[in-house]
Amino acid sequence: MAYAIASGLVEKNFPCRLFHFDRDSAKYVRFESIGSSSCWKLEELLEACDTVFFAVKPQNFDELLAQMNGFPTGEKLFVSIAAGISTGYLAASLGRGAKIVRAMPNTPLLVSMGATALCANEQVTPQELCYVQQIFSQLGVCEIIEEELMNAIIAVNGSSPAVVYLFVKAFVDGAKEQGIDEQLAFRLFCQSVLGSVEMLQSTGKSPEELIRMVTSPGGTTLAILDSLEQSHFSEAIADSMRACTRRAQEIGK
Ligand SMILES: NC(=O)C1=CN([C@@H]2O[C@H](COP(=O)(O)OP(=O)(O)OC[C@H]3O[C@@H](n4cnc5c(N)ncnc54)[C@H](O)[C@@H]3O)[C@@H](O)[C@H]2O)C=CC1
Ligand SMILES: O=C(O)[C@@H]1CCC=N1
Repeated sequence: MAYAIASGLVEKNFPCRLFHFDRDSAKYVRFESIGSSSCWKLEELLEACDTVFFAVKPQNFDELLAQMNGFPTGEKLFVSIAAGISTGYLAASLGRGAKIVRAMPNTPLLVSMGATALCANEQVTPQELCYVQQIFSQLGVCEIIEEELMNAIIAVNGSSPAVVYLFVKAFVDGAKEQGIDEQLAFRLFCQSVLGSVEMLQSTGKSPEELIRMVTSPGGTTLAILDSLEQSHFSEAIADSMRACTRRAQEIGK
């Protein structure tokens, strides 16, 4: 995710200098290839940067924060993209005055089609939050929400790309089973997803209205929708979203 954000900023010519630190130096080649400067110690990076992104897995936060070892946070802006990690948890370690933005982006950032949700603690000024929003807006859409919804939003944008890929795979597999060429089904289905999203965004019609436009009485669409609902499709999605939020709470701090 760190590389997706950094490379997206470089591609968009966002005015900034980039520095990276990772405990795995094999990761450095990629970052250096986009002009980011390698730091061999966390302190080096902290000294060089005004805005610091934390992009380690939630389970690595304790060791990361321990490495910071009371480094003065000053006026620095910290941005964490980790699922479940609260601004309160970070402030407890970084210091009460630390300016912290919590973000939930997603992998489509890599193709500048990301969707990011942000919140900030009270130390962050509206201008600073706006700056972080500008960063993520280079890479797609970016919305500001309340921190109490940050775990629940993960199902909506952070994890949902995986569900979309599963959905595509299920359709392509289903097509293959009925004798359709896999690549052809992939092309037609991806375009159907793209076109449907464009319809949602450009016509202003609700999902229900657009469903009605596709569904002829007694027709094929009714058959596919009825079959999905018999398999409790909507309920399964709602259940899966609750599971996602619960997991964020479990791994969260
Ligand atoms: N992958 C995704 O779709 C999304 C991930 N996130 C969040 O982004 C964060 C990173 O996820 P990924 O990029 O998928 O993980 P990743 O495993 O690809 O990258 C994490 C990097 O952190 C480094 N690292 C671990 N502990 C470290 C330490 N103590 N000091 C320095 N470097 C350390 C690892 O070497 C690794 O290169 C996670 O917290 C995740 O919740 C958020 C939204 C979407
Ligand atoms: O699976 C995860 O924990 C991360 C957070 C959102 C997407 N991937």
